[in-house]
Amino acid sequence: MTAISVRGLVKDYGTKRAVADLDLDIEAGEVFSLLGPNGAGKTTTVEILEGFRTRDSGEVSVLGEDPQSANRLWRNRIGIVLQSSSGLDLLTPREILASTARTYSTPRTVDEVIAAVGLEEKADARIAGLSGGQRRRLDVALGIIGRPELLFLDEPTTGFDPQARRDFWGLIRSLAAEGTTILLTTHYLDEAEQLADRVGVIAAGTLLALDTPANLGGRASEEATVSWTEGGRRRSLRSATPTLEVARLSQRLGGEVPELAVSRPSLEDTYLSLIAPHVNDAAATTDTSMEVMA
Ligand SMILES: Nc1ncnc2c1ncn2[C@@H]1O[C@H](COP(=O)(O)OP(=O)(O)OP(=O)(O)O)[C@@H](O)[C@H]1O
Repeated sequence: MTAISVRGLVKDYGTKRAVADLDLDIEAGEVFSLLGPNGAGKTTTVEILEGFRTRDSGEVSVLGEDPQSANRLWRNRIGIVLQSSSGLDLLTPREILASTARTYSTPRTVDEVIAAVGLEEKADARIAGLSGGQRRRLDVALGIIGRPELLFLDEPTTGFDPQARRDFWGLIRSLAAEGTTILLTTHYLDEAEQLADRVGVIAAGTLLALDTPANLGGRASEEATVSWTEGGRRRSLRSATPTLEVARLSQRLGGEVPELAVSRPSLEDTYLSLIAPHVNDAAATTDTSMEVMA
């Protein structure tokens, strides 16, 4: 079943085309990561899918409905974690989660969600006293309290310390295992690699590549780099048949190859080469007109 279907999506801000004829399908139960440089059109696309922004043309279906005209029942089925947290400083996480839970028909319990995001120690503290990373955890908690079928996560781990990011990845994996469809926007390539079934790379409003993290941009079939230490010096070679090279080396060096490493281009390497032709364009064509609410 398709959770999200986009055909020929176009969005302009004044003369600036933010999304240019985008096609995208995301299957139910899939974790899909949208990657792209600043200004690529990710947030605009996601906000259109969330029903927060209108489009200029194209067809969009999210959980079987057009988000532009969807009702409250539809909104109940989606969860959203926005880029910045709201200003509810005088409340506590438990209070805001409890009142948000009441707006959904089958919410998770407040305690379950607080534990899932690791906010137990701050559950009854004023939100004003939370650190940036703790606020972000609260944002995530608010996004999942309604037990959404589809969860939008816009740069969810910004400000998280490394342990909190690992914990968060565990949480996303358990939501995915329960069948939640997840659309994740992130600038952390390792996060996309860890979590996503498929990634889409977008630049200047256009989808440049779409594949599994392992295969993106032909990564899996690229030459590998074999490196080792010999005669006190680090050496390396590139090969399409690295196993063969390692066997040859092992024979030549009489067994163990000192400090042997075999590596292929990382997802980040592939991503950077995909977007390279577009990064300067985006900055050069940025329109100065602001659209406050569209
Ligand atoms: N409200 C707006 N009014 C005018 N232009 C806008 C508005 N929102 C976005 N844009 C422009 O549209 C383009 C796409 O922006 P968008 O926020 O969708 O990109 P993004 O990929 O989410 O970027 P980032 O990674 O920085 O969050 C950019 O050139 C941006 O300047």
